[in-house]
Amino acid sequence: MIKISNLTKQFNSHKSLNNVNIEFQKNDHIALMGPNGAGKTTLIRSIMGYYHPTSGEILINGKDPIKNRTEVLKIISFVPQLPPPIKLNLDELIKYIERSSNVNKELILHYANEMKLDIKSNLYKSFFKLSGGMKQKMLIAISLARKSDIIIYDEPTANLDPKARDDFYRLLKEDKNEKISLFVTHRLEEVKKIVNRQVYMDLGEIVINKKIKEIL
Ligand SMILES: Nc1ncnc2c1ncn2[C@@H]1O[C@H](COP(=O)(O)OP(=O)(O)OP(=O)(O)O)[C@@H](O)[C@H]1O
Repeated sequence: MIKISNLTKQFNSHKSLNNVNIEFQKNDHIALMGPNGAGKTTLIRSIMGYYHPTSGEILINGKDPIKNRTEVLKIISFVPQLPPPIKLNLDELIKYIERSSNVNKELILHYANEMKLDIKSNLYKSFFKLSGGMKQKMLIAISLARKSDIIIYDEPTANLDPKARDDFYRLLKEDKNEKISLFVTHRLEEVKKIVNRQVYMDLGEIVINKKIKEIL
């Protein structure tokens, strides 16, 4: 469970988050929306313990994400909008994830295959030399294979072609692992088959927080 209480995050004099109160429970699949600068990224970074709150509290399964960062990050999978510049090749990356997160390598290969990412031909290529879409597919495959309690996707389909987008949404729909999934998106239409809740932010505040119709 994610419990956010009276969370304010201020950068200099600007409040990026202004007294945010919200809870997410298992089986909440949320479209996190709002205009540029609304505070969405600040909120997800705070959840992952990247930022110290100016005031207020965040608890992830009862744990503070700053004091218990390693523990909290073990149960969160995050796919950013811009993939990080990882120098490892795919073989090294998969082995690293296998060791550090106890993820089954076969499961990563399975999801990569489902995302139509040809791992075999790219096994010894550095992650950062893959195309934008290939990087995204790799990170998605890892995020699904980790079977985390919480998955956070920040505009994950920005670099994906339409077929890959369909594959991504199909895999999420088929994934029966109980979890919280949070999608930062500007297009509700695109995620409406996989979300059951909409949260809309503006000027650092939550202005809409509602259940939407059951997942189709
Ligand atoms: N590290 C930072 N230092 C200073 N200001 C920041 C920092 N991170 C975010 N902000 C400010 O906080 C506000 C919210 O930014 P944030 O990135 O959370 O918005 P967002 O909703 O994710 O926007 P977008 O849709 O453009 O990604 C903006 O005014 C931004 O300039």
